[in-house]
Amino acid sequence: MELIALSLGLPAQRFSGFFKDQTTSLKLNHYPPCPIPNLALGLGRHKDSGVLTVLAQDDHVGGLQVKRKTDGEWILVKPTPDAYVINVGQIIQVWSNDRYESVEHRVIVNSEKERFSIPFFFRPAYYTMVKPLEELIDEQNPAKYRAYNWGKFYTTRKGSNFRKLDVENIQMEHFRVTK
Ligand SMILES: O=C(O)CCC(=O)C(=O)O
Ligand SMILES: [Fe+2]
Repeated sequence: MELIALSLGLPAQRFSGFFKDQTTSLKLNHYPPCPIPNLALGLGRHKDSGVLTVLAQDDHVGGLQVKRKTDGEWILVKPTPDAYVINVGQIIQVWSNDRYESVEHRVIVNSEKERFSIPFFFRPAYYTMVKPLEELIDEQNPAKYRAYNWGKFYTTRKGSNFRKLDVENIQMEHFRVTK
């Protein structure tokens, strides 16, 4: 988080105040083998809604895919042994007023092998009002998002996240300021 703050021209400790009563959690994912993998998904398309995700992928069985922005193709994130995948969450996108972008991802299943993954979701306190940082907005760069309450967003989002939906579930895009 300190490096992200510095990369935005902010003091290294700029984000620390948001994590006093953090709602951070660790999840253990298990994807059993699926006989007809092209008819199922392990995890539906989504963006991580928190601040930062540190993901330990299964070293042997791939499955995580990210959506490439240029053509919408789903690209496999090949497992690198002993390495973590760091995922920018939607809150960083809002704080940075879109200088950082959160990537859409999903997990496909394997017909023979089970797969495990362990994501660590770094998240702020429930009462945090998420909005673009004041230092990053001015007349030339107006705020692209309205403020939203993290706790309320998170509980609403939990009800729709990870379903195999054809339409987008609730996203912070719904708080985007439209001209
Ligand atoms: O299993 C994976 O590799 C990714 C899991 C994931 O995206 C999530 O739990 O939010
Ligand atoms: Fe995710």
